[in-house]
Amino acid sequence: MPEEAKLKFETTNPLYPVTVRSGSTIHDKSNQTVLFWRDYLRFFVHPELYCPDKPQEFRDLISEYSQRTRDLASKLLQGVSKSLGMEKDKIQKAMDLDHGTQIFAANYYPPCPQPELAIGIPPHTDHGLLTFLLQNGVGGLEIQHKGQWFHVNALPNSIFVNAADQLEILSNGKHKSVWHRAVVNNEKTRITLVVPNGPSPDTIVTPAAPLLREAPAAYGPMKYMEYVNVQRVTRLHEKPLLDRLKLH
Ligand SMILES: O=C(O)CCC(=O)C(=O)O
Ligand SMILES: [Fe+2]
Repeated sequence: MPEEAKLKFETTNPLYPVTVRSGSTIHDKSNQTVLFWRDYLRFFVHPELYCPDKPQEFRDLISEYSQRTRDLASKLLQGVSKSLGMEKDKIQKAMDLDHGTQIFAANYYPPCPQPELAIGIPPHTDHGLLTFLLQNGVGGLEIQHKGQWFHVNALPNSIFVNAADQLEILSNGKHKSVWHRAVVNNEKTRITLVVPNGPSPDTIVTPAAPLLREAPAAYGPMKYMEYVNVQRVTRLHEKPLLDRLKLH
């Protein structure tokens, strides 16, 4: 993309439909400088397609990719619905997936001369239901399990699927949202294509009613876009927002 076209989209507000960002620094809580070693292009693809209109071939591809990945998300969520003992289209309806929020993000992590001083993406959970991730064969994604970081060895040509916050709320805690980060290396460029799939912006997400026969609600209700907004300001290095919505 030409430099002027990039500048048109440059913004720090993740709710803005199209975002282009280059690496930056922040200060964490203990006032250490942390380098973000990532350039990215990120935009909403559903319910409205905000893809830049040049090049047109890219827009056409994104439009098709968005449709196909939405179909995949629907199918997986039908399976999740059934696995939770609910009708297969229960999640589809409760989350209003026909108007679901879908984002496309292309992340570019060039080799970093001092990877121990930088991070690709700091630890976080994703805010939606399911996130899809494709990578160019170079690892870097890590997930936390019982307080320890584990490297993800994604299979070649596979789509890696992470459960996200709204799925944890909806499933009343049965599917845990994954705390993850991306680290960088000093040898190879890493590229990832990430597609978060969430409820429609105005859906008020609560634990699914049929699950409340077995256990009391573990989370309070919150409108999805409000959640995204609150997560935006609390996100970096903080305790997951989800923990703050927990009722017990
Ligand atoms: O690029 C990666 O490995 C992680 C990306 C990610 O976590 C995100 O975009 O939310
Ligand atoms: Fe993520």
